Amino acid sequence: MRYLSTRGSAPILDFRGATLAGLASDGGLYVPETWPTLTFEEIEGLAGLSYAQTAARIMAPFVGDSLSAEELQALCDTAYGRFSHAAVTPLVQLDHDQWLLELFHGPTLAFKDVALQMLGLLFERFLRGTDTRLTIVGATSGDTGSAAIDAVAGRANIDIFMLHPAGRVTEIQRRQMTTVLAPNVHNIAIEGNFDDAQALVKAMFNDRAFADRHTLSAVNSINWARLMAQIVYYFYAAVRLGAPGQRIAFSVPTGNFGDVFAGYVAARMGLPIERLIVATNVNDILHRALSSGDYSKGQVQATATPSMDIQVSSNFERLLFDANGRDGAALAAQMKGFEGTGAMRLTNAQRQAIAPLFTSARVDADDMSRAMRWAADEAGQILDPHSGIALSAARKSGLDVPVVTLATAHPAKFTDAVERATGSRPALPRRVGDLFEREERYTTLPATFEAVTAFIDGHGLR
Ligand SMILES: Cc1ncc(COP(=O)(O)O)c(C=O)c1O
Ligand SMILES: N[C@@H](CCOP(=O)(O)O)C(=O)O
Repeated sequence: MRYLSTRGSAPILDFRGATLAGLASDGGLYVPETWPTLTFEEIEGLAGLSYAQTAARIMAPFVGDSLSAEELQALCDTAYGRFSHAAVTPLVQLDHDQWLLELFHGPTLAFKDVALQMLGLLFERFLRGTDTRLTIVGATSGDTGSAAIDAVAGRANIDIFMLHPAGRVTEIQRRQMTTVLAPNVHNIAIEGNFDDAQALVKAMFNDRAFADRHTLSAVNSINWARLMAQIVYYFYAAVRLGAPGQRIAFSVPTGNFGDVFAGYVAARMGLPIERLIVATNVNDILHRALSSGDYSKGQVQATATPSMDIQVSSNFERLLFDANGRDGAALAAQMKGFEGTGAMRLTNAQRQAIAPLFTSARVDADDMSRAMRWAADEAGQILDPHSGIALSAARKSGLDVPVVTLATAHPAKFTDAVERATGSRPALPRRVGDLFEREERYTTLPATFEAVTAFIDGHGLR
């Protein structure tokens, strides 16, 4: 499989190259040259496979000849062997048509583990036998950071610099990152919001001298390998609910559009998805874009769902690329316009291509709390607030097929918000251990390119 940039002018790479590169050198995002498809019978054939077997089956066409089938299966066995539930991503029934897909049984209790456990192993495999030392730069609102750090801490040939917005992640999320004292882990609290952190990461990739000096790579969902691993659970869940003979809808709490884009890819691969519901909080740029074509930034509002407090949604670019006939030059111009003004309108062609599969909903704090209370009272399920946003959208969707809400984080990562909404305070699972007793290490920096790159220059090159 070959990978090309959404902006059309970066080198075409194989899977190994795209994984190590992270972001394309023209500022675009790597996407597979074609979408592989599975026949009805091939999807039926996924029934009865374990999660790790399903993962190897779904990922194989994307990996191409960068790994042998045996190597890919071995990596999947190792990655998903670290999950605390035998089903890896179990399905829970809430009522007749409403289901929950629990994606938080990995080491750091959020859906990010599903992809990042795999990505850590891919980095290690692709660096083996080379003298390359990778510098990973990442931006996090809390969950990507801890999952990425868990996946690469202590690995030879990798340094990780993780930027989180100071004071805007929960204490548990912060401690999951900052108590990892491995020498290759560098946590930076930046004085800004998540969008500032993400913009700094992209600026570092776009500074060719800096990017080459450090051999930069990415763990955010700008890295194609992240999304590839997330496609798997759409197949795994849908097949358990009767696909391919049964159509299924998914409701996805959305920020950077990575998770729901993985659902889009599953649909392109032949999974009969009735609808993808893009659920946003009051930071609703994606809801406005999908419902009226208006993709324009507002002021970020801090909410009980900090992982969705975002205005610039990286992976939306991948969808826009597909939706405009994969015209990289036209998309590059459209994105440059957005980067200059903070606003753009989707073209009619883009809106028409997107409309049949996607729907969206903006969910406010009251509706989120109501959905969380309904899940607690009627189905005995305590949800984290992000999952509450998606459940609210799912229950209002009016669809007459099974609707699967993606439960993206363990409720214990957001204890205060869960207690406010439901009155119950979820306990921290034993597997996170003595998080509150451990020493923390991080550096606070202004949200400027100069401050962050000087820090990395001072710590990264060995
Ligand atoms: C708990 C949680 N839910 C939902 C999201 C949004 O997912 P995405 O950025 O892939 O849209 C995130 C962050 O990415 C998250 O951490
Ligand atoms: N909500 C995310 C933000 C980064 O998203 P990513 O999926 O692009 O890594 C987080 O938890 O950090």
